Amino acid sequence: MSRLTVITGPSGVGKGTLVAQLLARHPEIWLSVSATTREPRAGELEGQNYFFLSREAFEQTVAAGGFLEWAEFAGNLYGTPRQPVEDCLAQGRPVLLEIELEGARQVRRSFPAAFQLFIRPPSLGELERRIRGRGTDSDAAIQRRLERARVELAAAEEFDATLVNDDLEVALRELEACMDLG
Ligand SMILES: Nc1nc2c(ncn2[C@@H]2O[C@H](COP(=O)(O)OP(=O)(O)O)[C@@H](O)[C@H]2O)c(=O)[nH]1
Ligand SMILES: Nc1ncnc2c1ncn2[C@@H]1O[C@H](COP(=O)(O)OP(=O)(O)O)[C@@H](O)[C@H]1O
Repeated sequence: MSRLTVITGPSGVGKGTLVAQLLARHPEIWLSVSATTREPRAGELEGQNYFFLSREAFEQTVAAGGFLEWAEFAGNLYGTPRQPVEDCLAQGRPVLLEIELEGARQVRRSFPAAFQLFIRPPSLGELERRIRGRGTDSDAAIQRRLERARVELAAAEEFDATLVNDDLEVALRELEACMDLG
């Protein structure tokens, strides 16, 4: 696989679900843990799902050059801590970033050799059902994610490959094939 892989796709498409299964099957892959100013959801753990930062602490990290990329999404800031990614790449370990569109565009400029994959939902209706079904977001947050989903879907052609997450097992096999994993 390419040393650095970026996975992007609208909120609720199943990125987290797919990535968790991919990592279970391929423990050699290192998944970057992002920083965010969003509130933790029930069950989310500091340092595991995200590093949860105040806006002030996040902005200080931006000023110090501590993020490889960062972006605002649905009213919150998200960023990839630079050092651990650079360390893993230096060690030759495959690195995976699961980030939104603006961040993927930044990585495209700074790491042109990265492999960029876009995950599509079967339909917008199914995307909304998944976000609502997950039951983690307020109505306002769901609306912001659905608005953003239209923008992200319109940018899918910018990516090296796209796949549809309809049947999870099929999508997982396609993901492995895209990443040259056996
Ligand atoms: N640019 C960027 N986007 C991120 C980062 N971490 C997560 N995201 C994206 O931020 C968006 C919102 O993530 P989250 O609040 O966890 O919501 P969810 O995608 O609905 O589960 C998703 O598209 C994530 O891929 C990051 O470090 N940088
Ligand atoms: N292939 C699939 N078919 C049906 N539901 C799915 C599928 N993949 C994921 N889901 C469900 O959709 C919801 C959103 O998935 P999640 O992984 O949280 O998305 P994302 O990380 O892209 O925001 C979750 O409830 C998850 O169980």
